[in-house]
Amino acid sequence: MQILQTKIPGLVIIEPDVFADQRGYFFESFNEDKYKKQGIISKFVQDNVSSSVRGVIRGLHYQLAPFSQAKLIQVLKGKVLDVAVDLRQGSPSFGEHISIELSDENHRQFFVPRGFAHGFSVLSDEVLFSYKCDNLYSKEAERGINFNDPFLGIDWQISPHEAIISGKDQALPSLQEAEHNFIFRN
Ligand SMILES: Cc1cn([C@H]2C[C@H](O)[C@@H](COP(=O)(O)OP(=O)(O)O[C@H]3O[C@H](C)C(=O)[C@H](O)[C@H]3O)O2)c(=O)[nH]c1=O
Repeated sequence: MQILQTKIPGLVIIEPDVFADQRGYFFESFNEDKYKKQGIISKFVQDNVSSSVRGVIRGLHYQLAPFSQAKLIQVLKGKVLDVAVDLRQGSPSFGEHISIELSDENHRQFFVPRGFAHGFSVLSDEVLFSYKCDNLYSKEAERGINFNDPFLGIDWQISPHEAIISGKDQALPSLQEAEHNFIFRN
């Protein structure tokens, strides 16, 4: 497996070893020992799966500390633009984001540590999206930032007017208005 660093420390791209043959392909989508050796030290406690159609944008979501979640993200079918925004107080890259294409062709995974808002846009007819979390869902601690916040300047590769967004996400505040309390630790 290959680990690719991004310009935001902690946000890493994982390229698993894919074994292809005439039947199709196989790869380990998680291996605690190998991921720990690469510095991905999270005790995942919840797996999530969502299915979305082309044009959907889900996010930007996060949970307030101490319920914040690190996520190991992958696409089982289809293609997304996956986005993580740094909300860690004191982080030199606070408010900055990384966007990455995840698909069932590149098999890439995205590790997003605690303290980031997360979302994705769907760039294929449909997508099967799967991710591991290292903290359980907490509805009370759930928060979000508006995907279209001009301060963030995210290009979702989908026109905001054509995007398919939940009513909840459409009503999310801007980064400036949002509540977040992530303590940044080196
Ligand atoms: C996240 C979550 C949701 N739910 C329930 C709550 C709602 O009744 C229903 C749909 O939830 P929501 O519309 O928030 O689903 P997404 O828009 O896919 O939310 C996710 O979107 C972005 C991409 C994320 O990174 C988060 O993990 C997560 O917030 O599932 C649960 O029961 N457990 C959960 O862990």
